[in-house]
Amino acid sequence: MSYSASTPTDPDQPKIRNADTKEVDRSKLSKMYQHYVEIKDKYPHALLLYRVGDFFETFFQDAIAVSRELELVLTSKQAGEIGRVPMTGVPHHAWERYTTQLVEKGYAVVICDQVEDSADTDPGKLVKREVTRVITPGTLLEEGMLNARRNNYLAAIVIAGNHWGLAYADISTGEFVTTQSSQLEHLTQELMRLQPSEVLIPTNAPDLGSLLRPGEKSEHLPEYLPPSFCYALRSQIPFTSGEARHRLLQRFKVRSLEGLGCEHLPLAVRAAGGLLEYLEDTQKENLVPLQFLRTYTLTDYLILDHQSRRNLEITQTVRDGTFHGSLLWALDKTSTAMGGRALRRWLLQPLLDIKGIRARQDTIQELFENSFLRQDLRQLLRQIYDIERLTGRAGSGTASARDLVALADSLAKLPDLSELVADTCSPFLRALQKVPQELEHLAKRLSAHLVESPPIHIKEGGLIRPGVNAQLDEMRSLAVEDQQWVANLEVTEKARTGISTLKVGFNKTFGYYISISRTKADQVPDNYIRKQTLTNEERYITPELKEREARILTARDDLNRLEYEIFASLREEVGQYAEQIRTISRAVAAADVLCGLAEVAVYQGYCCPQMVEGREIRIIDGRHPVVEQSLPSGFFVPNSTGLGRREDTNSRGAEDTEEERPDLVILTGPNASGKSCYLRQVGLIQLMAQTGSFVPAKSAILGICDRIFTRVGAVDDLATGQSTFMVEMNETANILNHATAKSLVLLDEIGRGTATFDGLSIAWAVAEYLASEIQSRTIFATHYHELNELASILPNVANYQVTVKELPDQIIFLHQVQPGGADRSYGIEAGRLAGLPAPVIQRAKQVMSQIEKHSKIAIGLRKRGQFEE
Ligand SMILES: Nc1ncnc2c1ncn2[C@@H]1O[C@H](COP(=O)(O)OP(=O)(O)OP(=O)(O)O)[C@@H](O)[C@H]1O
Repeated sequence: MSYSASTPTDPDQPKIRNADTKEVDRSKLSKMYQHYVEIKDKYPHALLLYRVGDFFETFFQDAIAVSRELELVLTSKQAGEIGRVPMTGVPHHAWERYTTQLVEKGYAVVICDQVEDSADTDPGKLVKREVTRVITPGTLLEEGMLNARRNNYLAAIVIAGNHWGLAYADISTGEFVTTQSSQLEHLTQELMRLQPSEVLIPTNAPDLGSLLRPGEKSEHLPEYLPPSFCYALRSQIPFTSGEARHRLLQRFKVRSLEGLGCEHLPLAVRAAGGLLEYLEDTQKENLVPLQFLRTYTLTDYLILDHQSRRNLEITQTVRDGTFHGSLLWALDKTSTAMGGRALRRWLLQPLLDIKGIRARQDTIQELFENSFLRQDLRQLLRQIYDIERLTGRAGSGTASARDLVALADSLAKLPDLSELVADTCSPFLRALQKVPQELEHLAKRLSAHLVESPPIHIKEGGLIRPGVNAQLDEMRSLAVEDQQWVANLEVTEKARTGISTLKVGFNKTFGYYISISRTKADQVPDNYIRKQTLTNEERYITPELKEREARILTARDDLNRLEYEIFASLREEVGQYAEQIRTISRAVAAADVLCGLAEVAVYQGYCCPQMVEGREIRIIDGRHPVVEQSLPSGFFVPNSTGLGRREDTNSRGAEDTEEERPDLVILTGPNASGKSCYLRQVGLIQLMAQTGSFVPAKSAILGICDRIFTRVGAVDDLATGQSTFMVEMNETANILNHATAKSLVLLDEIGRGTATFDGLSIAWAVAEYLASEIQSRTIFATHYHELNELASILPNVANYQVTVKELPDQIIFLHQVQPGGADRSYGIEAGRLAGLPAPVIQRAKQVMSQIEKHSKIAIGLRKRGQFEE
């Protein structure tokens, strides 16, 4: 019998019998199903995968959901007096793959495994099963479920009025941090930076424990939280001050939270405590080793809101969301997964502290100049596996023997790394020298114990080298003796019986047997006992063969068990070194990032920017790091930038006129001339510089920015039902409300989505406000060439244009940014190039000349504040 994969509540589908654990008559279920239902009661919001022999099976409503989500056949199984119940199963060795798919779809999955061998269970008794893991999107550990080059964050939030606490952890790497701040929009921005896979939120919702999948609405989810994440509704108790504090003190074995930096941040403590409790609840006894909790402050880093991060295409492109074409794509020359993750974190969280930036620059400089060191380092780094995550898996008891071998191989490379950087100056490189001796010993121990390439499964033997354990060696030699006896049996029996076609075989059901073709069946000796008859052969056993078989099989089980025990204790030992391994893995990651950045700097011809405290931004021959790499070599046209008037204008240098370093640049130029590209280029150079990277320019002097804002061509936000224009206005309002004189503001075509005069008026007022009130460094790209008037009114505004060469029939894009404003736009030319019919172009030109003749804009705006009514 099989069912179609529909939900029991679907009114258009026939109701599936016994599909809801809450409704079935439990007294009529057989023992195993009663146990299943008991566990399901404890995890009503998760899908329960229950081990039955070689399968993980789901029953009742979960079977229907799993069948629907994974497109597996929904079938049914006899569950006792009650009859058949819906069932979907997956082979036990493939649980990881199927669970990954379910978790990606936003489900929590409970793994209920057999914790004793079915062979050891008394006949008629139920095999012992226990919940061994609860896997949710934020608590993944398995390699196959994670993206190697990005962190997988679990976040927890606590909100009190306009204040909030946020803790997050990547349990696969052990990172655990917390913060507290005010203004809920900052919380939203932090979440958008982290892109957590799961967010815990304390609530008094009746359905505690449920996991809201992305986009799913709930009255318990505050509106200002981005809908794109999974939210787990949790009880408020572990998030209370007392509980949370106690849990943190216990976990980190400290007397006060002073050392963790959050003693006086109650909301940060509550969020961190609630997160810890969730880990205890989901990881059961396999609690992962976490690093010491670290407290950070939002103002330690350059602030980039989500829109700006998106517009600058830091980790993915705006157009199609791909990695290819992003800044990370252009800069990522890291050799390890740890380095890849670190580079992503660095780019999303650039620094404000000049010292920190210079320390990174100095390392890049050293590696830039010393190409032998750089190449050797990269080569060694490539041989280092993801020791950060391998350690996490060892600590949580989920590492395989292959994981430990990879870890041992990587740890064994550390002394070479250490030697390589012995004469370097940079503290980032010198940190690689601090490899504790214990780790070298650990690597040796692991390699001495484990075979070179162990099998995937850890309970089926073949893991441990000979000579490691005397008992194991003895058991192995006895087993070999018996196996030899069986191997010889074919030869001796052939000789004894004279039957040349006699064979000795083995199968799972019958064990060892002697096979003889049926035509020779009358020649078998008396001690042969017939076991099975096939079309052409007869299969026999002998008492002696059975005795050997029993010995072999028991020995194999004992051997496998002993090997597993030795392996498990090695794994536990590795877990105890988690802190040391992770400290060195952070050093490896940082060195890897800097080495990769040095490599890019060399091959792309980047320069080391001079970072200064003032407001100036002076870039000579800057380039867009991504567009440059996408064009053939030499095709990108470099452009210079000067922004940020000196506070003390008297001390202006000879080469430094205000015209060259205005606060606000009005940038005009035809469509596709390169305005957006230039705008982004400036933003990216500033961002890269504050990450510590070299930048694509001939030279650069850059004052530290507190924030970078960008507003680049908005798209309709269908999810919130906002129009293009409203999205644009919201973003602009955000900029005007938060920008400071230390911010860099990049605006592209403000005021497009409304009537021309409305748009122009808004654009004018915004530019004027930025230049005269806020005085942030701003580039304002626009098609409203009327805005060029501003430069004649405000001293800190200058006009620049992206030049084109006009030929009778075409426009040649020169992509050069030069002083001066375009006196007209080229929209009609662009339309002609795009193929608008000639009469339409002709008419457009007529209309334009009429509009220009009657427009009073230029006259009206000349005197600020004296508009003609
Ligand atoms: N400095 C440059 N050197 C070489 N090519 C460039 C340069 N700047 C831009 N380009 C090329 O020109 C194309 C158009 O650039 P961009 O999108 O910045 O134009 P735009 O002026 O913003 O256009 P629109 O006003 O229509 O938005 C880019 O895709 C890029 O390939």
